[in-house]
Amino acid sequence: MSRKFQYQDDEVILKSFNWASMTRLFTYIKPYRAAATRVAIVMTVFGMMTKLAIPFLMSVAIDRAIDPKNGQGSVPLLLGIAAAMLAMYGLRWWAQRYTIEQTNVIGQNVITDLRTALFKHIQGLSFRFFDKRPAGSVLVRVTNDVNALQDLFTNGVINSVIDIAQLIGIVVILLLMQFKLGLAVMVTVPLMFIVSSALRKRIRFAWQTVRIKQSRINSHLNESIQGIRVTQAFAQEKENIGFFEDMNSSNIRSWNFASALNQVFGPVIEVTSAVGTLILLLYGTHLIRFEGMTVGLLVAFITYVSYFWEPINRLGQMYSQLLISMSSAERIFEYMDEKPIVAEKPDAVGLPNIQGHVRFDNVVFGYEPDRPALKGIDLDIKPGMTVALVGHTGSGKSTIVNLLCRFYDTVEGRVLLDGVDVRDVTLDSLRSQIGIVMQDTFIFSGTIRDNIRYARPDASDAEVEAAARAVRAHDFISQLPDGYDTEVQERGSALSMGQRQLLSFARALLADPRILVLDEATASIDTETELRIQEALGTLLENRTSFIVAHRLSTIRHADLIVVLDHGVIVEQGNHEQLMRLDGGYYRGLIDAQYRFLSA
Ligand SMILES: Nc1ncnc2c1ncn2[C@@H]1O[C@H](COP(=O)(O)OP(=O)(O)OP(=O)(O)O)[C@@H](O)[C@H]1O
Repeated sequence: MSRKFQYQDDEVILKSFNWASMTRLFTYIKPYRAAATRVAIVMTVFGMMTKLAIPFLMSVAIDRAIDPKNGQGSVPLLLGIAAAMLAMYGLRWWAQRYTIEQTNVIGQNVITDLRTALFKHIQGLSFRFFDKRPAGSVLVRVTNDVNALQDLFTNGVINSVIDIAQLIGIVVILLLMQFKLGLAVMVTVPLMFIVSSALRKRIRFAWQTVRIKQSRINSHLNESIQGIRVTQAFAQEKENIGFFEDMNSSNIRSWNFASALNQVFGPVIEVTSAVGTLILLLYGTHLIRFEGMTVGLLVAFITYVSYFWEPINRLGQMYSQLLISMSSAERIFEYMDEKPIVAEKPDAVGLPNIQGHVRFDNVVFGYEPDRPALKGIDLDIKPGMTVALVGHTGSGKSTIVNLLCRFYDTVEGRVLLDGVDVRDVTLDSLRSQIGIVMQDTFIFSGTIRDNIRYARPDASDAEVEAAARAVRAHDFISQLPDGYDTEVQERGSALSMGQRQLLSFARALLADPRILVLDEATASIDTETELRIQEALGTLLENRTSFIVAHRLSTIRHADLIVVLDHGVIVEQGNHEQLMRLDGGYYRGLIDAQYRFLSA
């Protein structure tokens, strides 16, 4: 069976409702506690009190002004009560407007804080984290999962506090007005809780499944867009679209299922409230006929009871909303709890300005536990040396660079810069002294100037231009429509590979690192440009320790040291002449093979 389009799914989190996650989520409201308390007070005092006063005024109007026991109705009293009711409605309108405005502001702030915290955390995670996850699935957590919490924070939390206050207020009023009738209405509440708790687990898992499916769609989308050139070149669009449609329908099916489960909550509350109203009418009529309760009181009671179900209904919806949100919150916290595998020690110090002495001391490393990529590497590179790493594909060249920059940690042995273990220093101070030019140069959106300035944002325009001139990038940049101010489209798709590489040379030169790494950096440059860049490389490599990972062996002929790797082991080292003298040597074999290829 084809393993195409198989994405590593996020795990379904099977723990039961996680109160710790909820408390943790709510800590994000803390900075806005004062504003949230103000809203709750305004809504409770002006919103709730006015609402609760209205049925009371209505009962007074019926029993004293419209149909009093003595038969003497009073129009002025009725008008007075009407005016009071109008004032209550006015106050309530104002309180509601204030609440909506404020809850929106608080909610947006909380969501922004959460998204920023998550983004910051992800920025600090190690390569290994990204090795294991498709970019699309990381995107879903920062976008969809955080968005899923929006409703909770804009409407949910504060409204629930208000609803709970309203519920308590009404229960007290109902019991005070007519204790027996109040109790009779409330017998239906436990029924609702039993049904809702049975539903809650299923709802939570259903929404997690939806998120997993969305995550798959995003992974596929991400891969499809990034790989669109290959897809079109191999005419695979139809298959791609077909797969996307299948994923979409599967997503809709699980969404419909989760949403249907959610919808069950509303009817449960409605049926329960209908039973409550039936009890109220039957028992209320009985009380009027046999125990002297007034009609006004029953009318007020009916209104209060409808107010009693309102917050319960909303709290029920809020509860299902909370379940949806919790599955997102758990997925967000799962990332937040992910520790960078390459972490700074608590007592890490800044690496002082180095000379560029690099030592690999019996370094063993594997990306996977049982597949070693480096098996005991010893290297001693003096400051200013140019070292070339050569060897067959997969022999471990880039891995040496990855360990030097501490993108991964060694399993055994040490990497030392000027005698200091890279694990003892802060990552910033380490990486800012190493410049890397990779084969797949990443160009960010912005201008050409911004891209060159990436590693040293404070560099002046003159410095940017000088760096570009030194690596022979100035000529092509000045021919662009806006020169250095030309906006590059995302990932520099309008630039050729060679031009992108020249830009990254300029970027590295401007950053002026003590150690420079060129990882297959000249592979995409044509021979003519390469000849020009050979001189530029002279400038770039001057006074720096440099590592050149190269397949094109012509580029490394002048290296001070050539390290030949095979299956994670150094099999030869020396300069070009020394290695060429080794009869049957590995390096000589590589050179001969390359010449045979070129002359074939
Ligand atoms: N992120 C990764 N996760 C798992 N294994 C990896 C990862 N990167 C590299 N490897 C494995 O580690 C070994 C060494 O890879 P490395 O990239 O260092 O080789 P290389 O010599 O630079 O190859 P090339 O010349 O093709 O770039 C290979 O077997 C490769 O499959």
